[in-house]
Amino acid sequence: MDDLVLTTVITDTKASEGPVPSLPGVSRLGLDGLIEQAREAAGLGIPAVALFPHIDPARKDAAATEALNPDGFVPAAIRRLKADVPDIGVIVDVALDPFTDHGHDGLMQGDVIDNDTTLDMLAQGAVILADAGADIVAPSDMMDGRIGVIRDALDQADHPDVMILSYAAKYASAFYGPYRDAIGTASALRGDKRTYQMDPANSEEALHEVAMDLDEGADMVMVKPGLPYLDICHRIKTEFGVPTFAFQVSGEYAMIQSAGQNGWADSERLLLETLNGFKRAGCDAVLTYGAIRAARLLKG
Ligand SMILES: NCC(=O)CCC(=O)O
Ligand SMILES: [Mg+2]
Repeated sequence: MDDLVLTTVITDTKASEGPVPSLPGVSRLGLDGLIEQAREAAGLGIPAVALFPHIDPARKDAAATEALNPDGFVPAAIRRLKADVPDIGVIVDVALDPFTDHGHDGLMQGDVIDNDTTLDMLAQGAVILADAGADIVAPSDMMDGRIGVIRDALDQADHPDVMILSYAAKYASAFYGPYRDAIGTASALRGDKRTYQMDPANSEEALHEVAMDLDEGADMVMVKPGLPYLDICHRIKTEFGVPTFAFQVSGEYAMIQSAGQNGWADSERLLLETLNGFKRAGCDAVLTYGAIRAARLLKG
């Protein structure tokens, strides 16, 4: 229970609320729905909720302007959570991809991502999220140097207690398919993210990325996806001994749910068995779309 993170997709558009077809059992939530789930999660002993926004395409542009709007949808969602469900911690991505009309994680210069301007925006964005009340900010792209600039910016803005969870080992994965559908970036994404996410065949690079991010001030690190990369979780935990999170991503959860819906396997057992795998591998916490379900099952 206390190592589950409720993973939610929230939407700023009433018409987009409701079930995500490629992610059975998961709905895009408006703010009222978010509060309802967060309350239930808190009641079950789940310590934190992670927010992933679906943003109205009309609010997206090449410069990800909306990512720096202090009155935007995500800061509003954080404020509402903090006011209505003070018992649950809030984890929120620091990332531009929900807000770019091209779907990439950074600002583009032609075909390449401009690392420096992107870093500057990430630092400003992190402060906006911390001002709104986020407990943990999670830089979710793989831009070099982002942890250091975000740490500095948070400290300067009087947020020394806001922690950084780095998506340090993020693989270029087919398992993100349903998520891109859920937040509406699947059709927007031009090209792919293999230039900045890691090659699934690579393991040394993951450890190197973790070492760099810890050195820059990350408090916790994340491995994503989870199940196909349990060796990476285990190596990180063993080598660095830091809080290690795994993300049971959308494609992993969709496989479990669709097998269950088709009667091919028992999805409740699949869920608990995979979560046990994360624990055996040494993970301290798991982000999963099935957090509430798992917690209910664990409570019996
Ligand atoms: N930055 C968050 C994600 O990319 C989520 C991936 C998934 O659930 O597939
Ligand atoms: Mg890196």
